[in-house]
Amino acid sequence: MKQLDKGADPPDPPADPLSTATNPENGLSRILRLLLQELSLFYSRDVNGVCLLYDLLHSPWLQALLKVYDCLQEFKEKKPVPATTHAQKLSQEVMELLRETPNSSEIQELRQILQSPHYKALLSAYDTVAQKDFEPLLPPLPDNIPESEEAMRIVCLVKNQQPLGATIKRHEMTGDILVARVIHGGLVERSGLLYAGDKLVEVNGVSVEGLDPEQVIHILAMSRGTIMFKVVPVSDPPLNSQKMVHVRAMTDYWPQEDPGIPCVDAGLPFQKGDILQIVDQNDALWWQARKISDLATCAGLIPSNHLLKRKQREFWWSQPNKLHTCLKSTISISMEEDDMKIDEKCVEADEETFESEELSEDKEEFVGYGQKFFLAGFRRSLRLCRRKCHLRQPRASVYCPDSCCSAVGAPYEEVTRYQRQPSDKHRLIVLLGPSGVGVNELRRQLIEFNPRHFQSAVPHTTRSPKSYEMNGREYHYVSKETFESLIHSHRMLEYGEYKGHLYGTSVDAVHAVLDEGKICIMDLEPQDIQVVRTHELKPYVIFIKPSNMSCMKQSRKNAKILTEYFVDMKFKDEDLQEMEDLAQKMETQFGQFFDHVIVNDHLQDACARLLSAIQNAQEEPQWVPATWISSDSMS
Ligand SMILES: Nc1ncnc2c1ncn2[C@@H]1O[C@H](COP(=O)(O)OP(=O)(O)OP(=O)(O)O)[C@@H](O)[C@H]1O
Repeated sequence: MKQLDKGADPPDPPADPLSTATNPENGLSRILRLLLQELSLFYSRDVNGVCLLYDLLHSPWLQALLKVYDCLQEFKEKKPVPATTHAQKLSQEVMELLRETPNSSEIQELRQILQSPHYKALLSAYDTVAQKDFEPLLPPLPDNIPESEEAMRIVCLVKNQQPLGATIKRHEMTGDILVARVIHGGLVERSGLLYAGDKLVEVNGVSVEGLDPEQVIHILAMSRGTIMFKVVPVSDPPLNSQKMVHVRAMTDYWPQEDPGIPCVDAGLPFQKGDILQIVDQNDALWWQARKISDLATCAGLIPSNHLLKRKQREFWWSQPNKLHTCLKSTISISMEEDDMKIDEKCVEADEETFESEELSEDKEEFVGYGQKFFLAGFRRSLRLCRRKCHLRQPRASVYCPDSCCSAVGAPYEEVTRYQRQPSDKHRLIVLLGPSGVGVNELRRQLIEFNPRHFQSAVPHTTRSPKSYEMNGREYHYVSKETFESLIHSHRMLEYGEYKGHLYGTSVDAVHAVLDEGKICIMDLEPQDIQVVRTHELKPYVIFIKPSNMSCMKQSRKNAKILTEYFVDMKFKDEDLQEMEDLAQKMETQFGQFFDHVIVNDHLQDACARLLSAIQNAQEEPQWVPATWISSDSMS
C-alpha cells in the first residue's frame, strides 16, 4: 500500500466519476468522501494510524468497490424493467443495417459479435426473462370439474433427466397413495407445488385409486416431458424451519444393502469420515442429507441417528465372530502376531544397549538456526512400548463406558467449522500409521526442518535416568506411584509398559510445547485417538499410509524395521504385506477419526505434503466436533 509522508497534506479526495449514477445523498461513496475529509484534518496532526486508515480508505479498489455497491443499491431501488423484450429481433435488425453499411474493420467485428453463438444465446436468455416466458405451460382446466373436487390441485411438472425428488407410500388404513416425502433440492421441492402428505388422485389422467405404489412409480417412470398430477392437498403443508446440522459419519452406509430403506434410489451412500449436511430431520427414522463435497446435488435419505444405531447393533449381534472395538482391537492382534514372528536367531540385547546404540547423543541433538536442539520422544523403548499397547487394559473403558452395546458408539458426530485464530494455541498434530510406515521418520524430518516451530512432547518414564540423561530432556523421570497417579487422574494421553517400566506422554507435556507457541507433533497408536480428542488439544489426526507393494519394495530397500533385538532388520516382503494389511485394518476401524491421509512413498514428497497439511490444519477452517467449540464458549 502506498504510504504518504506523515505531516504532509493529504491529496484531495478524487473526483467521483460515477456520481451521476449514484445517489449523492445516500451513497456509500459519499460517506467515504466525507470520512476522508474528516480524516484529512487528523492527517496533518499525525495522529497514530490515521495515515494508514486514510490510505486504505483512499485506495482506488475500495472506492471502486463502494461505487459498484452504490450502483447495485440504486438498481435494486429502481426495480428496473427490461429496455426491450425483443433483443433478438433488434439484433437481427442491426445485422440488416450493417449489411447496407460500407465495410470497415469495426463493422466486421460487430457482425462477428452479433453472430457468435454465445451472444445469440445471451440475447435469447434475456428475451425469455424479459417476457417472463419461463413458467411451464399448463394445460387448460377440465370443463366438468365436479363440486366435490374443489379442494383438488392440478400440478404440472416438466420432467428432466433428474428424478422427481419425492417418494410415495400407501396409507395403511385408507389405502390412499400419498406423497411420503419431498427430497430437498429435487424437482418437486424446487417447484413448491407438492408437499409431503398430499394425496395423489391421478397421474397423467390415470386414476391411482387401488394401485400399488410400485404401479404408480411405473407410470411415472414411463412418462416423458410434462407430468400432470391431480392431488388433494395436505391440510397443513409441513414447514421446514429446521436448523441445518453438519455431522461426521462414524460408520459406512450403503443404501443398496439396506432392505429397510423406503426408496433405494433416494438413499445417500456414505463412508466413515464423510461430512454430511443434514437438511431435514422431520422423520424420526429417515433424515435427508447431502455430502459436503457435493452440495449441488439434491439431498438423499440416510437413517436417523436412532435408526442407524439400531442397525449397527443388529449387525453386530448378528455377526458374533466379527471383531468389536470394545473387545479387542485388530491392531493388538497383529502386534501379538508380530512378536511371535521375530527371528529366533537374533540375540536380544538389554535396554541400555538399545538406548545408547539407537539414539546416540549426536542423533538426538542437532544444530539449527545456530542453536542446539534436542529430539525427545524417539527412544526405542518408548516406541516398542507403544507397539505393546494392548497391555493397556484400562483404556478399553474409553470405548465401552457403559456396556458392550454402547461401544457401537454414535453413528454421527455433530461437527462445526473451526478456524484457529492467531492468538489461539496451535492444534495438536497427531501422526499415526502401521508400524514401520515412517511415522517417526516424518516426525523427525519435520522437527529438524524447523525446530523452532515443531516439537515433540517429552515423555514420562519410571525407569531411572542414565548417567548422560537429564530429567525433562530425554524423559521426565518419575516414580511408579507418580506415574500411576497421573494415569488415574487422566493426565496421561498414552502409556504402556515395557520391560517392567512404564512409558507414556502426559497432557501437561503436550501443553508445555503448545504454551511455547510451537506445534506439538505426536506419534500415537490409533486406539488412543479418543483420549486426545478434547477441546483443549483440538487434535488434527494425520494417517500415514504405505504406498503400493512395488513402490514400497523399491523405496524401503535400505530401510530398517525397529526390532526388540540389537540389530534392526531390513524389511522383508512379509513385513511390507503386514504393514499394508494393518493399514487397511486401521482405516476400517479408525478411519472416521482421520482428518487427513498421506501416502508415504517418496520421503521428501511425503514431508512436503505433511507440511502443507499441518499448515492447513492451523490456518484454514476445518470441521471439528461441535462439542469442542461449545465447550470453548462455556469456558
Ligand atoms: N518414504 C520413505 N522412504 C524410504 N524409507 C523410509 C521412508 N519412510 C520411512 N522410511 C524408513 O523406514 C524405516 C521405518 O520408519 P520409522 O522408524 O519412521 O517407522 P515408524 O512408522 O515410526 O514405525 P515404528 O514406530 O514401529 O518404528 C526407517 O528406517 C525409515 O528411515
